[in-house]
Amino acid sequence: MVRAGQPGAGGRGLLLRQLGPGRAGPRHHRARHRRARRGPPAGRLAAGRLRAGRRRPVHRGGGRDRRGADAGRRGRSVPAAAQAPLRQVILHRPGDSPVHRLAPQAKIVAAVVAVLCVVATPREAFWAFGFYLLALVAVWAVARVPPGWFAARSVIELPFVLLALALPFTGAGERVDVLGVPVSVEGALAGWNILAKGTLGLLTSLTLAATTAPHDVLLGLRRLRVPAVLVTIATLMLRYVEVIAAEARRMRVARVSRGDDPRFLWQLGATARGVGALFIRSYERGERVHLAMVSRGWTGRAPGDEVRAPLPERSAPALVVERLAYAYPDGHQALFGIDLTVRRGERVAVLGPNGAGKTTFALHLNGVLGGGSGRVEVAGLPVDAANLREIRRRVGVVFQDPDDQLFMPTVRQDVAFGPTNFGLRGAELDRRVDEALAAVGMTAFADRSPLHLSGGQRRRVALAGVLACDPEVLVLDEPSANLEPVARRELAEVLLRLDRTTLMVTHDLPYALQLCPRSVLVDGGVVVADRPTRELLADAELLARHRLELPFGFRLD
Ligand SMILES: Nc1ncnc2c1ncn2[C@@H]1O[C@H](COP(=O)(O)OP(=O)(O)OP(=O)(O)O)[C@@H](O)[C@H]1O
Repeated sequence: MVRAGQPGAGGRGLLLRQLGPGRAGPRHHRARHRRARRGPPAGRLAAGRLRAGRRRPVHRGGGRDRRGADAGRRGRSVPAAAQAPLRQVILHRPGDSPVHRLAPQAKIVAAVVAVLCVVATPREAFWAFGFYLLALVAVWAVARVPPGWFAARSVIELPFVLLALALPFTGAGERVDVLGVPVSVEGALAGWNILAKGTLGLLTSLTLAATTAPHDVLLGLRRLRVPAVLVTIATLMLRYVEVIAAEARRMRVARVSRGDDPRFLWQLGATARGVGALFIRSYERGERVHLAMVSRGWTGRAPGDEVRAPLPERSAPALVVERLAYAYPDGHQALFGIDLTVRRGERVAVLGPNGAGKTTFALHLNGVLGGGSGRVEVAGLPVDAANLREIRRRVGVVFQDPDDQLFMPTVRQDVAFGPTNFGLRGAELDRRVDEALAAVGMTAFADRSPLHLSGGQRRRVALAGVLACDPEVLVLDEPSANLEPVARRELAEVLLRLDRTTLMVTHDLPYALQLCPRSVLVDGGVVVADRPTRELLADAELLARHRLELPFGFRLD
């Protein structure tokens, strides 16, 4: 069912293959040797010596000295592009001016009114266009955004400028001589109309974008009561743009730190391959975001139009998995027959080496992956197409990377996403969201953008988004990954307070011991051991056979 979106190695391998050979071509090596023969520039040597002498490097010319210091350390040159600060956003220019502080809905209304005025102005009212431009320049001055910033971004208008410049010569009607060239009066006016109105419209939009963060624009639209479906579409588009921009930034860093410099013509091939890889990666990330949405009940249809699932027997175990086997669409078989029964209220750790099939298994528990063989039942209810909505309400999956899960403009809206899909509205929805945020200690962040939170806070919000669906079974994929020790401990406290059946996929063996009395060891797509966690972790031979090991200095008492 799902191909590239799976958090697997397929896409990553492809990316490495695509980037690898391109940047290490013979011409690239020749250029490097030429540079090596010439010797490093003075700035580089100076910085290298200063570093060796343990003195602060003197910054002559910004990035050059830093670049030299790095080159000295690694023994090869790094292009300046690697050192350039990475711009977080292309259109937004954060600031604290009165314009930035204005309510986003007020700015949206002002921008729309301004554009309408520009469009409605007769083309011969030259003074009016001059007035609009002066007004915009005044706003830029108050917002402290230099006109050059807008000029640089106005290049997208180039095709329209060319059209406007061509019209006086191609237009029909009366012609007048200008420096001996016959010019159409109607064409010149039409060109002016396009140029003046297009430029002012673009500058107005850029002014809004420059002074309003993208998520505030969405917030403004909601406050203006723009239909929810339009805001949702805008939100998804924004999320996708962010996905592409973030992937582009990561890939740029990865490329330039390995010697690529997009300014040089001979790197064009590598850059082009990078753009291709960028789209593949963005597609994969976009699909993971989609999987995370699906696992929180998103179907694209209004809730409540499905047949309700039959209530299961209360005595049925929380999870029954029998002979579960699964091959990805590219033919790679990840699961070869998983058997597992989990009782209600149990906390079970799923351990195993990289590529063992843990995530693939976890994604079967609420039907995000399916179509293989075997049986999965949740509280007596088979995981199949007829029960999917109910299964997803009962089994909440917290994804390995919180960025796959968080995409709404505010924390509160993101946490409300799942329960809304399951049909909750009004006071009941608010109560669920408040309780979930309180459970993970994120109440104070409810109105913040999830994208402005730290990694640990995002992980908590991702957990809250699943808790708000009130699932009976919680599936956590690597909950402690990338968490600092305190955040890791705090998350453990949150999880221990939750009274739910929990399956925790993890490489963090001490965390498994702390949180889960029982552990299953998965390798090669099957369960190879199922024991009390302490007993399993004490079996050093078993752990070694399956590439697991306790952290240095950790002892089981
Ligand atoms: N989308 C995909 N397409 C093809 N194969 C995939 C895909 N996703 C994962 N795989 C492969 O399936 C196998 C199991 O992957 P899975 O992500 O389930 O392992 P894991 O135990 O969770 O690994 P890790 O501990 O590294 O996260 C791996 O060999 C992986 O390369």
